[in-house]
Amino acid sequence: MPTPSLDLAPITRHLRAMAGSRILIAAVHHIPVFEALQNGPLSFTDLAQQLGLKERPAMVVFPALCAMEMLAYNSEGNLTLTPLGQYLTQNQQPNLIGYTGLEKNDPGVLALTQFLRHDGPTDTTHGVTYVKDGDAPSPMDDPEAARFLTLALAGRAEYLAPVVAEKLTQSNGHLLDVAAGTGFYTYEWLLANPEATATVFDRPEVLKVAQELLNTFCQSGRNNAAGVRERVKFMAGDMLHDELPQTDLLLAASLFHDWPTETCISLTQKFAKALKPGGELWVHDAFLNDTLDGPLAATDYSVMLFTGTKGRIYSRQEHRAWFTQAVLIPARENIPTLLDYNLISARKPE
Ligand SMILES: C[S@@+](CC[C@H](N)C(=O)[O-])C[C@H]1O[C@@H](n2cnc3c(N)ncnc32)[C@H](O)[C@@H]1O
Repeated sequence: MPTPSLDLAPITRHLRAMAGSRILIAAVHHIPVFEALQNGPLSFTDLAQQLGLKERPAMVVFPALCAMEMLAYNSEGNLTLTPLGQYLTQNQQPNLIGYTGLEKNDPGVLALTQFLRHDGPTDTTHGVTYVKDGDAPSPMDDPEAARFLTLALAGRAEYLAPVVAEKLTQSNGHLLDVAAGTGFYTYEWLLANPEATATVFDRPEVLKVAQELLNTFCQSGRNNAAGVRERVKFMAGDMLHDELPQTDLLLAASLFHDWPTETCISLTQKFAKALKPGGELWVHDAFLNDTLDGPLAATDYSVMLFTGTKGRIYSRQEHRAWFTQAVLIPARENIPTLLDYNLISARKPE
């Protein structure tokens, strides 16, 4: 596919806006954030505690309401209502509590409220989408579900892949694409780097789909596409428990946002171990502002991930803290791609 000139971000922003609406309604009517702040600012921790929210849901709700300009951090670093947010409290007359209440029993709002209270679903018997965690059942190991979920991401990956390939380091070395899904980022990068080789790592059922997509990619008739096949190795495994092969570049695309913080820390350590000296870890994702107050595209996305996975959107600063803990040297650069995604990286010392 040629490098796209149109950014499809409006489509994903409108798609995810639904999640933003739901979190606003939940914060007015079920997890009473506005009420809790009507008598004055509170620290992040005190507000979360008062509302009975664990860290992950709090890190989803508060940045979202800041991005909507209904909450803000004051000069002491505490969360406070903005003039707009005041109109969602009884202190302010008239207010929009009644009007927003027309939607308070929407099934999506009620389900999100339950998730916020329990930090995720109460029933995990069928596993969590995009996640294979230990011995728990995973849809990524069910042939039908794995195919459906992998193909759901195919259009996005295929569209973004030429931009990511162009902005990643160009090299004759090896790329390890962990939790690669369709593998499109790898195929496109190999096309741009004719001497390089790559490993596409994921669950076995996902790799069956990735192999079919590679066949189509190689038959596309694009210059040198047919030769990409010989330079790709598929490796089925569990990134949390299996050893990863040594590599020059490691790509973690839309990966960390599926996992809780502790898993992100241990995965980063594992990725650092897989890198050769001088090797680079690349993360392709959407990021929260380091000030944890937006942007709206990322906070809406974070609500969606919160309901569908074990993760949320993290800030660049959070990623860079994991990199440093794993003795990697974070690059300061942020490289935007498309669809509100960006690339950040870190290097293993020589
Ligand atoms: C959100 S998708 C991202 C796919 C791809 N990187 C992309 O950006 O399109 C997450 C991927 O992680 C994979 N995954 C989840 N748990 C895994 C595990 N324990 N080991 C290996 N892969 C895993 C899933 O199968 C899925 O393909």
